[in-house]
Amino acid sequence: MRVLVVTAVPAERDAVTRAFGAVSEARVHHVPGAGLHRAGPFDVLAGGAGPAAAAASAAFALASDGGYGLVISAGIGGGFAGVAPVGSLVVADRIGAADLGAETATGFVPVTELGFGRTWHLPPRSLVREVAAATGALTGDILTVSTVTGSADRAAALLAAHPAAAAEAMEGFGVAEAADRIGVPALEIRAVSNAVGPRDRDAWRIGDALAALTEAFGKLVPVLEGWTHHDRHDS
Ligand SMILES: O=C(O)c1cccc(C(=O)CC[C@H]2O[C@@H](n3cnc4c(=O)[nH]cnc43)[C@H](O)[C@@H]2O)c1
Repeated sequence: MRVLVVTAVPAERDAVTRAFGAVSEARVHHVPGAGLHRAGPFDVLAGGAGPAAAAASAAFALASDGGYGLVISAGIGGGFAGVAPVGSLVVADRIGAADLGAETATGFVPVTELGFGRTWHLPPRSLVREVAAATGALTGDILTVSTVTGSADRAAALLAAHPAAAAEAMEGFGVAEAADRIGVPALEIRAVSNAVGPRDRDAWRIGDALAALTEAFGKLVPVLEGWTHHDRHDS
């Protein structure tokens, strides 16, 4: 099974491909708007930051190659305190658009309550379980946000609205939207580089998180090879 992996930036893409050694130019396949770096069963794409860039990049790659059996949104992310510490790995039980909705006099209302759109994508449960077991990742909701949380108040508001949130990042929901349109399942895997809360960029442990991502992808191949057709319909 070939797997499309979508990261935000090249450093995250290279952390994934590093699990399989360096990628030579001959292993880069160009599709409109991006280069796919081929490593093991993965085609890895740095699609840009934020849900719109991620959705556009994933959609182009998926439309260029009908052979993908799975799409993974991967990279670093923020972890909610007490749930996902810096250095941990999170696999999404659910991939959610945390701020897709309307602000009203009584608070935030998700688009689904306004009568349109969707706010969650559900990765196949069996695969989430197996990936978590193989990599030592914890599982929980991963929120997609367009603005990195920078205050304790905003972190608390997100947790109040989404009590099962483990982590936040900026691309997962966009990747999952593209995957859903073409009927391919999606996963999200985040290595936690920082705590969700008051902004302290100097405290971000990006190197450690990228190393955790490399280690995790090195462990994924047997899991994906063993993922059966039956399991693929277990969502
Ligand atoms: O500066 C670097 O060397 C560097 C290396 C790798 C990645 C980065 C990024 O800044 C990646 C941006 C990407 O990270 C996600 N992210 C990380 N922490 C958070 C967070 O607390 N809240 C939301 N998103 C987060 C996000 O997906 C960004 O697109 C830099």
